[in-house]
Amino acid sequence: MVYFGENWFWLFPVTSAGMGWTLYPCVQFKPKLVKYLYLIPWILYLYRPCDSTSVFKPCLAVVSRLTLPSAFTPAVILTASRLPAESTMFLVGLSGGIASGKSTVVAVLRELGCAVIDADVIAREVVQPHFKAYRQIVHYFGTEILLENGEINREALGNIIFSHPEKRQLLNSITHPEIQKEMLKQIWKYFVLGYRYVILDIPLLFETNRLTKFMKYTVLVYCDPPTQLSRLMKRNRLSQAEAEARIASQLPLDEKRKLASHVIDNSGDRESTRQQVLKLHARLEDSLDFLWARLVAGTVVAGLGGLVYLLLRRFIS
Ligand SMILES: CC(C)(COP(=O)(O)OP(=O)(O)OC[C@H]1O[C@@H](n2cnc3c(N)ncnc32)[C@H](O)[C@@H]1O)[C@@H](O)C(=O)NCCC(=O)NCCS
Ligand SMILES: Nc1ncnc2c1ncn2[C@@H]1O[C@H](COP(=O)(O)OP(=O)(O)OP(=O)(O)O)[C@@H](O)[C@H]1O
Repeated sequence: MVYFGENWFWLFPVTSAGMGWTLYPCVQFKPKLVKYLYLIPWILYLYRPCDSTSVFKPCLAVVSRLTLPSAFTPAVILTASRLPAESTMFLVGLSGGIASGKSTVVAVLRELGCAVIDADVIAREVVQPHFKAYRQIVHYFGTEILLENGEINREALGNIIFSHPEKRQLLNSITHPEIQKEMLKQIWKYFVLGYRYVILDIPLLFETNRLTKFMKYTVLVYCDPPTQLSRLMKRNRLSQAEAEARIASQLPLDEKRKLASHVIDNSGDRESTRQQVLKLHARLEDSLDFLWARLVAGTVVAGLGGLVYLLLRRFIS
């Protein structure tokens, strides 16, 4: 059994702050799961591990001593009952169509200091030779989609998937889970770094529709269809038929704009787009919600400091 001395009550705020901090981002993703995690101390308590002499039970005793207090404190109750969405770090989903101008908008947001996670960049990373998705792609699409250096020939793969919906589906089923895992890691990184919101640039946000529920705002980078077609043909040096096939592989922009909470119209010149991005940025920044997050961070730092101090004092003396 672990004995923390007469100062054991310190553990109440300390462990709850620690657990709250650790599980804080999860609240946005799996609120129910977080609630169940808080049942663990109770289960361990009911199990009464201290009364036994078996090998596992002392370990359980340590866990229960460390986690039980957290079940009582207001901080945990608040977290478990889901903090109001406004007080947590929030996510902004940015999407558009192929060549509608997402990268152009993202460049301005990055210039303004925003944290942006780019799904297209991640999609390129997760298909590098040593990754699982690479092996699966080679398995299903064959070695003919490889370049001489062993990397995936993106042009060749693109030509296949944009003209065969079932192969596109297959590629998506291989790459999307890996992309989402990596995005989650990066969201976590920005949370730890103290960012108030993160912009997720996801071209297929509205097509897959699985992630929209986690977004506080969704932004569509729109561009009128003729402009989209001509920009795509020019940038990727595609024929009109090839460009149309790529555009047709996605939900039409006019459909997507109905689903988004904000629209940036990039049909005009870059300056007009920039002005719209500045307005959006001002809107995202215009909030004091982050004070909540800072308050929690402060509690955690103070709590953990207290715990370290107590443990050192106890074990040294
Ligand atoms: C097909 C691939 C090899 C083409 O590579 P390429 O370098 O030519 O294009 P890039 O990756 O820059 O994508 C450009 C645009 O194509 C569109 N696009 C890409 N993949 C898809 C897809 N599966 N379905 C519909 N549109 C797509 C998006 O608008 C994207 O912004 C590549 O896009 C890919 O691996 N796609 C599957 C992963 C994916 O869905 N990526 C999109 C981000 S979630
Ligand atoms: N307002 C604009 N005026 C003129 N050209 C533009 C404008 N916005 C973007 N473009 C050009 O259009 C092309 C597509 O833009 P961009 O790469 O930003 O789109 P995207 O949505 O990120 O494309 P994808 O998702 O397909 O990679 C690029 O060649 C870019 O230089």
